[in-house]
Amino acid sequence: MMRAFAVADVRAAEEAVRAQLPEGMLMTRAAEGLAEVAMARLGRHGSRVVVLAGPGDNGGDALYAAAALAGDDLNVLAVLTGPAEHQGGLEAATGAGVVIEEWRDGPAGDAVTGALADADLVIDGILGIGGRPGLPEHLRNLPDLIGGDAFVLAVDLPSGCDPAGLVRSDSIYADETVTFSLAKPVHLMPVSEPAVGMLTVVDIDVPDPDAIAVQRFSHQDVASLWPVPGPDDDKYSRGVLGVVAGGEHYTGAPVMAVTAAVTVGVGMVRYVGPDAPTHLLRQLVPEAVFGEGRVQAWAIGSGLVVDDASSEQLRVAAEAIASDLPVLLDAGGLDLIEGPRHAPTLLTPHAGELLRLAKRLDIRAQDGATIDERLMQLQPTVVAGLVADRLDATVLLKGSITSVVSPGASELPTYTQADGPTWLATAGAGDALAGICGALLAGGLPPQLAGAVGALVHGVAADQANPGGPVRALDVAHQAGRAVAHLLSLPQE
Ligand SMILES: NC(=O)C1=CN([C@@H]2O[C@H](COP(=O)(O)OP(=O)(O)OC[C@H]3O[C@@H](n4cnc5c(N)ncnc54)[C@H](O)[C@@H]3O)[C@@H](O)[C@H]2O)[C@@H](O)CC1
Repeated sequence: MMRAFAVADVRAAEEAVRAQLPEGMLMTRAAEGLAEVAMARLGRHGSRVVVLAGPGDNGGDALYAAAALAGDDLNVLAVLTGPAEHQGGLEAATGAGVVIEEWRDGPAGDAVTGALADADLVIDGILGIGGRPGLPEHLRNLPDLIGGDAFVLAVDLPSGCDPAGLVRSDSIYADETVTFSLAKPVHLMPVSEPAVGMLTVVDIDVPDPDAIAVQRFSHQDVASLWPVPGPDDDKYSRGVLGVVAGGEHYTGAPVMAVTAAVTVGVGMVRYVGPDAPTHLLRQLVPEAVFGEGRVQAWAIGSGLVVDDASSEQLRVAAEAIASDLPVLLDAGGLDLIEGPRHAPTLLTPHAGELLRLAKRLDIRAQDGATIDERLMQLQPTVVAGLVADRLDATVLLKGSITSVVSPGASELPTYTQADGPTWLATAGAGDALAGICGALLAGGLPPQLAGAVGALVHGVAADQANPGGPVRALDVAHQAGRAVAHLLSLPQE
């Protein structure tokens, strides 16, 4: 399990430790850890190091690390990028023989562009957790100046990224990011994680704050969360999932959803839908039963087009939404919710569906702005949070990194899972995910865990279905049960 903590909580935790230590000790620890990682990455392969140092403590870390690297006979150039810099760090670097250049505004000088183009290692210490999203104006073209062979090592976070991981922005793209004791949201959130590269946490003895901002389950975590049947269980006690999905037109979506629910071990599936998908399901998933009956949870909406849905589907869906049972709403099912349900609710939109839902319900940003394509593109998890708050529901926003956002009042962390291959962006994959998450709701998991664990299993199943290559959604659905078996068999940490 990985955990990330809000920037304010990190600052408070660091401050408490710093108050107990001699002046500068925490930064010394950070810089030593950074220099050690830098040496390991350079190995024998190069000696030209460029250290980019900004105005804050992040730049201080980088300058002290520059001093340590220069002391190891490397050819180190430090570039000062801000209006000022950490004085102790600058003195240490100068004293150790680091060559200093300035790039405080305007275009970079030749010495800087040449060094960046030829560097073996670039250490990005421009902005840390005090950084606002986006690169400072004069550094906008910096990513283009770094030579293709350079290993880019970011200090704490790639400069330009939003430390809170909420706002998509231009930034450095790192091969590796070294952070200190505590991961921050930037390291795990969908808009910023791709810039982080490999994440290395150097321990500087700062204890975890109480509140977790972002959490990610590892494969080993699944065994402690999965609803494994006991000797007294039967198909009813294990959980029956009602599925309202598909129609005469979209006959495949219920096949994917019901297959996935059955393979991951739901007690039973009851399917409600018109003739064509029902006939298909009778052939392809003989374990399913048909028509209404008692269930423990509902999965509604995969392949369902409200205008074409049967009157039985619409009636059953409306009754389910009005009930106090857990309900998952996917795709067309998202068109059926009007307000909070006061029962466990998991919404599983992709970005386009989330935008449609936010617009239909006239959900506004905190400053009153309407939610449009641009806001959705720049701040997807913020929009998910607004929808979660309005509907008192958990929102699972699909993507290569899937985020599961609960209403703010719940104080639950945001879960982000990045377990699947990019091949998983294929028709029907979301239907399989709805089946897996629905099965977990029926098995008694709360929506945030059903969403996060479901996304994890879905990703692992996709990977295993055709390692390294393309996958079809039905294979993901078929593989999901074997993925669960694999995950349950992993040794516990
Ligand atoms: N607090 C601690 O005890 C420790 C902090 N450490 C380092 O300190 C960092 C935090 O230091 P700071 O709080 O000084 O923050 P930063 O190092 O991120 O610096 C913030 C400075 O950059 C300016 N700035 C922010 N965004 C900008 C933008 N987009 N364009 C131009 N200028 C911008 C701010 O006005 C401020 O002067 C951490 O990320 C970490 O690397 C480490 O030394 C470990 C110990």
